[in-house]
Amino acid sequence: MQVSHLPDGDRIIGREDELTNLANAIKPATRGNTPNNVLVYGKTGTGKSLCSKFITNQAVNQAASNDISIGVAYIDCLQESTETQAVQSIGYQLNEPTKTDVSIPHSGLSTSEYYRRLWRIVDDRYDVALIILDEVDKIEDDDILMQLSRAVESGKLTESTIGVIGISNKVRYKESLDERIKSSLCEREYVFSPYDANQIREILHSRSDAFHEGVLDEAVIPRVAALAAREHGDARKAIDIFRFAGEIAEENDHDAVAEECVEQAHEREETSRLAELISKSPSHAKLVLEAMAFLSQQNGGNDVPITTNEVFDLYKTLCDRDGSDHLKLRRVRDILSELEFLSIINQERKWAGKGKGNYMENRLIDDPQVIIAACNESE
Ligand SMILES: Nc1ncnc2c1ncn2[C@@H]1O[C@H](COP(=O)(O)OP(=O)(O)OP(=O)(O)O)[C@@H](O)[C@H]1O
Repeated sequence: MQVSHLPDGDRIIGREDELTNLANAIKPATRGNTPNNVLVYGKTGTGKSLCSKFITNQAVNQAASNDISIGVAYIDCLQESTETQAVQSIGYQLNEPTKTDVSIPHSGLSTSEYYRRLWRIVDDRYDVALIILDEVDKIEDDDILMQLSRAVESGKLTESTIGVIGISNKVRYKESLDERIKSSLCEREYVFSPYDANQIREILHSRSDAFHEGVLDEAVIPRVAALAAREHGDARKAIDIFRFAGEIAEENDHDAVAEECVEQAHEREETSRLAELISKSPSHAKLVLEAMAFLSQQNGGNDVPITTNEVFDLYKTLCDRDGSDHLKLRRVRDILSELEFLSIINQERKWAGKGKGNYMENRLIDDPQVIIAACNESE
């Protein structure tokens, strides 16, 4: 039931074409040849990471039967967003110091030295290295994409070869890339579409053996699937709600997981998703958000718009409460537009009338109580 669990191929639902395409793109690697570099797009929870990890694992096994050695490194570019962190992590994952006699310290080397060691490790240990760069749009410096996708061409690797699978939620990511990187990184591109409610239902059914037999009310899976498919077909969201429903039933000593548990589970999933998003936000962003949530509550709901000045006033009070200096209004405006970017609030620019200019109306998207809980949970 954990989102990080990698199911077997026969438990990957509704992604037959995507799996075939990915397998074909990296097939040359299983014979020791250079695979195609691939860019995979799609909304969150559509199975991009799952399929990429599954196919690379499969390639490792197929290659082994051809006496070809493939090494796989998986980088979450949200966590390892600088070029140095990413190269260090790739080198670390592919290395086996007793065999290569190369060490990859956590820090302390220049980026170029990390690269030098990485090339040595790949040349020494593997015929092919496959690098998965998840959330590739979060990488701060595109240079790594150039280095990896042209390692053979530029003579950095002499014995081995390399393939890159870039994964992104941003459909327009490619447009932001330098032409040269674009042409080497995007040899193949695949778009993963959202799941429909039936596919989500199947995904949940295939994991229902995590529950004891007979404890799941038959309305549970359809209800979870409907909730997850409502925004967009996000399997991660569905699996989380499903797991939380089980946890809630257990916490309340229920013998079975009933449909009511799903509603609570949905709320818990939203809180945990927001908590994760909010926990990654700087402390002043949390205070701005908390101010928005209090004001929404005061107004009796999210429908009543909140002006930036109202947010700013309450934000300053919350800063006093926490004994911290407040930021200037300009920064609070920036924070509000970042929160809009993260789909936590909506913003609408309004015309105040002649001589008064524009002002911004802000509205919270999620339940204010959920936001306040998330802000407090992540403190
Ligand atoms: N077709 C599927 N069959 C079974 N489980 C799936 C399927 N697609 C996704 N899942 C499960 O849903 C969760 C999210 O999938 P995954 O991480 O691959 O999504 P993603 O598209 O990479 O999302 P993100 O962009 O947010 O990382 C994982 O637990 C994964 O195992």
